[in-house]
Order: sequence, then structure tokens, then C-alpha cells
Amino acid sequence: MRQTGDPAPGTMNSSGSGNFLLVPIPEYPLLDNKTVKIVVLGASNVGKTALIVRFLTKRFIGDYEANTGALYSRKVTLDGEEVSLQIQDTPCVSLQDDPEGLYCQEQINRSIYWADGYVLVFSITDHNSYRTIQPLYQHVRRIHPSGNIPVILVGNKSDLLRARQVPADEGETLAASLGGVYFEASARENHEGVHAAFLHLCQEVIRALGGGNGEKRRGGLHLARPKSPNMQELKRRFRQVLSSKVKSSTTI
Ligand SMILES: Nc1nc2c(ncn2[C@@H]2O[C@H](COP(=O)(O)OP(=O)(O)OP(=O)(O)O)[C@@H](O)[C@H]2O)c(=O)[nH]1
Repeated sequence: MRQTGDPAPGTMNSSGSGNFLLVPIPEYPLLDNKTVKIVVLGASNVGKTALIVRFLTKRFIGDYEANTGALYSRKVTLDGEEVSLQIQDTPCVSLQDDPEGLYCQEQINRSIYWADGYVLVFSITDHNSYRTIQPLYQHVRRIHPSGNIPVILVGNKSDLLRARQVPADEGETLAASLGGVYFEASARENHEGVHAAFLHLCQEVIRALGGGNGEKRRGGLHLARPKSPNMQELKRRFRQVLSSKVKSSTTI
């Protein structure tokens, strides 16, 4: 979702510093460096947009427009390497009475298919939002039946302790059962917790991608990249040759 006062897609947010621009980008970029694609999922009003905005801008802005599913992008440095990070915000999901148990817009399904890593969010003040997580994860699994799914579980609104409906140990147990880590965070009060959560997921995604060159580890809906010589590998070899030349010239 776009924040109130943000520029229209295609323009830059002039209020951010150079490092924290929110830049709407086309969905199918051709980037040379690694790309990490993350989707943020959860029930209504749990703070999905607030978490993304907090992570990207370090700011909390109280009110957000109705969710339009914005895609955000920025460069981050992970373990000394520059990575293009794309974060997809999504409309809310909701529990249904039918056997599938979950209502998910088609747009969300496409985002799930597209993504490499998943932030599942509930609010610690809303037990119903917690109840959507398990069916939501099953839904992700149905879309990606095989393979490792990098996932974190975020219990947001940890500043509202007095309104807590979900104990921390329930969050931890659920996260463990999904094969992920639980983070309790407050988009409203704290940047560090939010940052730690996203960073952890990025690292999990990089690991799952196997340190590759950013190509998807599984077939993607739209993101199949043309088979070309592996430029990363060529560059790596080129650098190796150069550095061995430098070494040998300095040792002479
Ligand atoms: N107290 C508190 N309020 C928060 C926090 N994060 C978000 N909110 C508030 O919760 C409300 C919903 O936040 P959003 O970021 O719009 O939530 P969302 O999950 O994107 O909502 P949907 O558009 O319904 O999908 C807003 O009023 C936020 O100000 C938090 O950590 N603490």
C-alpha cells in the first residue's frame, strides 16, 4: 500500500534520505546482482505495511491507505555483498468456513509464487490474526509443494502488551512448527526488532538460493531469466585471475 502523501508510482519519494528511498519498480527487472524477493502476508490490520515502511524508512507513519499491494525495492548489503531486495506488500487474507480455510486474492497467490521468502505477520493483540497463520502457511506450501520455504513469523504490535492475546511462547511454537524463527516486533516503537527480522529472512533466502546468481531455484511465473553465460561466474573467475596477477606482481 502507498502511504498518504507518497508520490505516484514511477516517481521518487523526495522525503527520504538517499539510502531510504521508496522506489516503486517494474515487476520484472533485469538486475546483474543478486535479487531477494520477499512477500509480507497476514490478516487485516496486523501492520504489514507499517513493518515494511519501518524497515525501509526507519519511520512509523500512523495511517496507511487501503492496501494496493505495492512492490518496494532497495539495495542492501548482506554479509558484505550488495543485494537487490524487493518487498511485496499484500492485501489481507482472511479465514473462511470452506475446506481450504482461507480467502486469498489471486494477486496474493501470484505474489506467493513469485517470492523467495515469506514474512507471516499477526498481531499479538488479535488472536484471530494468529489463527490465520497456519492455514496461510499451508497455502504457501500448496503453491510451493517442494523445497525449503524460507519463512519468519512476526508477532507485531508488541508495544500493546496490555492488550496481548497471543503469548510469546505460542508464537515461538508455531514458528518452530513452520520451520522458521519467531520475532516479536513493534513497527510503532522500534526499528531494530523489525530490521533484525527482515535481515534474518534475507539471509535465509540467500542460503536457500544456494549463493547463486539470483536466478530462482524453482520455476517462476514471470521471472524466468534468459539462459545466458553465467556472468557472475565469469566475473568471479576474472577477479580471481586479476587478484592472482596482483599477488604475483606484489610478491616479485
Ligand atoms: N500500536 C501499534 N500499532 C500498529 C503497529 N503496526 C501497525 N499499527 C497500526 O495498525 C493499523 C494497521 O496497520 P497497517 O500497516 O495498515 O496494517 P496492514 O496489515 O497492512 O493492514 P491491511 O491493509 O488491513 O492489510 C494502523 O493503524 C497502524 O498505525 C504497531 O507495531 N503498534
